[in-house]
Amino acid sequence: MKVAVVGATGYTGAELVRLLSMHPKVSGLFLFSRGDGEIDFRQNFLGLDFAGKIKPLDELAKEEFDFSFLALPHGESGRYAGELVRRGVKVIDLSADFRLPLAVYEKWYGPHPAPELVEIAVYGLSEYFSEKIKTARLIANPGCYPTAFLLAVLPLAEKDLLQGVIISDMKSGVTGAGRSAKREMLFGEVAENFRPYGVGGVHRHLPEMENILNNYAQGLRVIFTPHLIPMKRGILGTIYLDLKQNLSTEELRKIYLNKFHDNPFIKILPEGYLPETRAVAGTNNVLIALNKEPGGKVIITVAIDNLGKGAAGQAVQNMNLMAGLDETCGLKNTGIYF
Ligand SMILES: NC(=O)C1=CN([C@@H]2O[C@H](COP(=O)(O)OP(=O)(O)OC[C@H]3O[C@@H](n4cnc5c(N)ncnc54)[C@H](OP(=O)(O)O)[C@@H]3O)[C@@H](O)[C@H]2O)C=CC1
Ligand SMILES: CC(=O)N[C@@H](CCC(=O)OP(=O)(O)O)C(=O)O
Repeated sequence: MKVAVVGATGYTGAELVRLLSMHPKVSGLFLFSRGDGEIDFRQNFLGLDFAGKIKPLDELAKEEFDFSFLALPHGESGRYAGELVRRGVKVIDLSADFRLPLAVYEKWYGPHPAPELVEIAVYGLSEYFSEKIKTARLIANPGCYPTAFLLAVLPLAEKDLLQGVIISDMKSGVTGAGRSAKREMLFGEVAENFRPYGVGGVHRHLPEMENILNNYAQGLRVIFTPHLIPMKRGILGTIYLDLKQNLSTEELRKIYLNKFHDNPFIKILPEGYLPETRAVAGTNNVLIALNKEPGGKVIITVAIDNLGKGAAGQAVQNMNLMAGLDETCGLKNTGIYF
């Protein structure tokens, strides 16, 4: 397969290049970005065919490829998706441009760059929408926080076991904020510091979580509080929720094991184990643990790599599904422990 990465100089773009350069079915890799130079992580790719060569965005139309990943800011992806889809290229967009119904998108993000494409996009939460993903022309790859949240709570939502308020407390490493320069992301602001942000229902991932959750269960309220933690990769979520029935942790774990037994990236941890971000760094894996506190609340802890299952890893998993490959193709990886 011939594959393009648009926005290859960014964090998710670079992670896509890393994964695709190891993918056994990818025979051609075309990299595009605003700049016209070479990527500054080209030392990683010395000796590989493409060797980190970046083409300008206006050359997108000149090359032939089967798949294109758009790793651009929201608002920009939509500007390129239409032409690619019309050419018959299968598009996997990592931005938020096609994740929400049009009216919800415009409320949170402003005017949509390609409203005519919203209806054809398939939400790329691989474990839940694999059948639609297989035949899609345009994938809206989920946000990093929604990926962690939805995989952690949907198994209970679809069994109508949830009630009341779901509290989702999540921490992300700094690559989640992208690579462009921002004062609040300087080393001096982030190192040895830990801070919440987007508090009080204002983070744009809240409508994304609610939009999918509402397909499975209504009347639930989500309180989502993200935090920035001084590490490069990883999301650790702690989710508190109330059940309609009194189920033991063993019964809860069985629900998840049954749900995900055909999903190789989802690991339901045995009793006594709790997720850690270092165990998923560099992988497409999702670690989930289920616990209860004495008052009966369920506490779900979940870890993903924001650049892995939260972005580039899930995007490659979706490409595999669209290409009729095993979804793990090129993605089997235990991560780096130390
Ligand atoms: N980081 C993460 O963990 C996750 C990110 N996402 C989403 O993926 C997308 C990419 O994120 P990320 O890689 O972190 O972002 P980065 O800021 O690291 O990279 C953005 C890329 O887009 C290019 N770019 C920036 N502005 C423009 C523009 N106006 N026109 C064309 N190209 C532009 C940049 O090029 P240049 O080098 O020229 O600046 C760069 O290649 C975003 O939509 C983000 O929300 C989704 C899930 C997780
Ligand atoms: C740590 C950090 O800043 N994370 C980003 C979310 C990651 C992301 O890029 O998500 P979208 O694709 O939905 O924009 C944030 O909170 O905005």
